[in-house]
Amino acid sequence: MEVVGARAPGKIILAGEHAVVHGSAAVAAAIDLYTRCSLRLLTEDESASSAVELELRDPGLAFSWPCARLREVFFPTDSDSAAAGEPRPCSPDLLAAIARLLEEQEIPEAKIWLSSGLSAFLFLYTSILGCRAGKVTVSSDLPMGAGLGSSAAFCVSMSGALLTAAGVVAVGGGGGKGWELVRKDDLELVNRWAFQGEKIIHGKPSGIDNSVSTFGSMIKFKKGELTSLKSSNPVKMLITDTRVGRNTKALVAGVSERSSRHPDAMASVFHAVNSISEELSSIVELTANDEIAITSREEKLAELMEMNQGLLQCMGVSHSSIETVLRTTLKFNLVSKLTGAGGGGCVLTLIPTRILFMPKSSSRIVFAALKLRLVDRVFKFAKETADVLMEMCTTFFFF
Ligand SMILES: Nc1ncnc2c1ncn2[C@@H]1O[C@H](COP(=O)(O)OP(=O)(O)OP(=O)(O)O)[C@@H](O)[C@H]1O
Ligand SMILES: C[C@@](O)(CCO)CC(=O)[O-]
Ligand SMILES: [Mg+2]
Repeated sequence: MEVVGARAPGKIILAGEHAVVHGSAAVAAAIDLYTRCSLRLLTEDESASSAVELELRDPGLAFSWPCARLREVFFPTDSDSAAAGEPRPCSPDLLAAIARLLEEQEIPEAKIWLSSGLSAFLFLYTSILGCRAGKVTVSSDLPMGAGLGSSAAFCVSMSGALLTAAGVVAVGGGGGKGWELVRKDDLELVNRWAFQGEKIIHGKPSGIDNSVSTFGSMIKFKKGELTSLKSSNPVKMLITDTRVGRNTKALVAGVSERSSRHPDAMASVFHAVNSISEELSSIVELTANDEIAITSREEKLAELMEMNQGLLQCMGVSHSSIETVLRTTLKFNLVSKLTGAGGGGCVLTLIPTRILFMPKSSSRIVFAALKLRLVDRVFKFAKETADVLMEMCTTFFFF
């Protein structure tokens, strides 16, 4: 049995990160960067030592666990109780046992942050497939721990591959193309298992990252409820990676601690973020027929992003590297906000359409850009802004 190239996208959060963990609305969109997972169940002939193998292409590491050792940790009473149909959480005792199991692997100190991903992998694999020998290969376009939902894309692509190998999810069952190839019920099952993996990596995830990675497109998410947003006018964003590493679990815990120290003040902050996300979601859904000019729509979006960034600073999740990107883009009259958990990681910059249609702009960059064709203009503009940022960051383009 072989599953090839189950893939799940990363995401950006346009508004509402952190507050969404505390019940506020948030808006997220899938991006065109993916994590891919392939899986081959091994026969006894192929796996002489009978092991579960994991190859992580991007950090360039491979791991192997003998099935007998996994059985001791995951099914000590000898009852192989993998039950793919019903997602369940990893108990604290099992998590501690997984941590001891990982100590037997020689994970390089510089890559110790991979442990949470490996724990999620072992939990998902054994819960869905038991201790059957198999080889899993993962590769990703996403920077890890940078706010673009790498943990969720890892858990969603992994759950999709495992559930398909277990014969629970059928590709093609939903007809259609792309996302429609998998039936909605099956996607929901993949999403619920991925959420259990996210809990191991994040501690207390809201579920927004795994939901947008599973269902794609743009969503509003509040208290576990997902609403699909239909946007006929694409929003153009520049994504800048500050390359300052951070860990979502610690940042989420930090906001909860601040919230227990200042419950009233933080409740007001979360309430304000909720209003921002609600307003932002209604603006992205406006169609060409609605009587609001694109420019004023984008001005509103920019203002809401700016307000959200201020509130994220209030929560204590900004960082000097993020502030540097904000100041740099402001010099070009562009608004930015952090995306994902903050503390470093990626920053979003709204690229307004006015950049395309302002021939009399005094901006040297826009002027240079106007010499190019339409698509090139945006690219060139973004590229020159990006060149300034490139001194300290990596920049991705997202149009
Ligand atoms: N391709 C992968 N292979 C192995 N582990 C991964 C992979 N992608 C993510 N992970 C795990 O997820 C962790 C990063 O998750 P974290 O939630 O901190 O950041 P993120 O998901 O990239 O950002 P955010 O949660 O803010 O969107 C890594 O440290 C690793 O344990
Ligand atoms: C910081 C957070 O709000 C988003 C991380 O991408 C955490 C979560 O919602 O699970
Ligand atoms: Mg994450």
